[in-house]
Amino acid sequence: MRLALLVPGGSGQLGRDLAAKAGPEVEVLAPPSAELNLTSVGDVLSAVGALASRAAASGAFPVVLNAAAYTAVDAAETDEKRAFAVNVDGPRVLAAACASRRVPLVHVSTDYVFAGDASRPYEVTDTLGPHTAYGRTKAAGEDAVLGSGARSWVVRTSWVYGKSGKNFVKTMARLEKEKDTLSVVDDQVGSPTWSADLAAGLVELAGFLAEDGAPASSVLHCTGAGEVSWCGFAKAIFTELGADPSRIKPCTTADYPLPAPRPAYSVLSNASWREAGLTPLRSWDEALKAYFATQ
Ligand SMILES: NC(=O)C1=CN([C@@H]2O[C@H](COP(=O)(O)OP(=O)(O)OC[C@H]3O[C@@H](n4cnc5c(N)ncnc54)[C@H](O)[C@@H]3O)[C@@H](O)[C@H]2O)C=CC1
Repeated sequence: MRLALLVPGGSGQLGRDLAAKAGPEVEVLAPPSAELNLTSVGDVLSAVGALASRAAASGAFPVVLNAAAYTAVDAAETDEKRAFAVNVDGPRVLAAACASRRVPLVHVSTDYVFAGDASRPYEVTDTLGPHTAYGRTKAAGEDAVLGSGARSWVVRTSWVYGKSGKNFVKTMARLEKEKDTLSVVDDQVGSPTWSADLAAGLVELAGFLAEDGAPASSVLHCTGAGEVSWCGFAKAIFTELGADPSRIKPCTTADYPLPAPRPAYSVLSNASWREAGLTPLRSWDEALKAYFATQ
């Protein structure tokens, strides 16, 4: 069945890669925040209403994929009110609009909802325990969506990088040109996720919903497979750039203090994704190679 997708946050990393999935079977409306501001009730009601009408007219199956968020992890520590408005109030209004128009909602969330001190990958059933303002707002946003009465799913991901926006891969590529050696933390482990792979996964999920499939769990994890430290990831990026990875030196979190504490271990188990019958994302290192191959 043809899909009609509304993607709030259309100019973000993930939003742009979702927009790029448009094709004969997938219609994508991916407005930037200037056109669809989640903190404007009017914007949200008219965008979801327009999606529902458009889908009804064309016979496409409508789904909202929410890629909008306040993602500035450190700034959120001193700006939690604004982060809350975008990450909690906005999704709540979006979910209410989806409920009233009977449009399914897929809301993207983060590994930061967990405490980040696990010794094995987090399952969707594990207890939340965010240690940052950003994480608290994203956890409350999940509750707002799942408690809204809309047909809704939360998809948590981690360590997202894409061709647009600011991200670790781009920062490493810039620093490779600027510095001889670099210190990168080696005691924080996670799963890098290319936004294009995540976008493909979310579109697959939307298609699954259109075919009347419903994952058993309303919370899913979807990340690149495997795990690595930031230092290991930086070395892999240097290798892809044709630079000597020994220019990257391991350091510890204590050497590099930041306003928001970073999780030491925030790998998400993708078992829920697999069990739903959805295609697991490729390994983080294969994805990184593909990212550079498509530069
Ligand atoms: N970047 C990362 O490493 C990770 C991101 N995530 C989640 O993935 C999702 C997508 O993140 P990215 O694309 O990486 O972030 P991004 O920061 O590149 O994009 C977020 C987009 O939301 C938009 N936005 C901000 N306030 C808005 C508002 N009031 N109304 C509408 N749009 C607004 C921004 O303009 C931006 O285009 C978010 O839910 C984020 O929390 C989860 C884990 C890791």
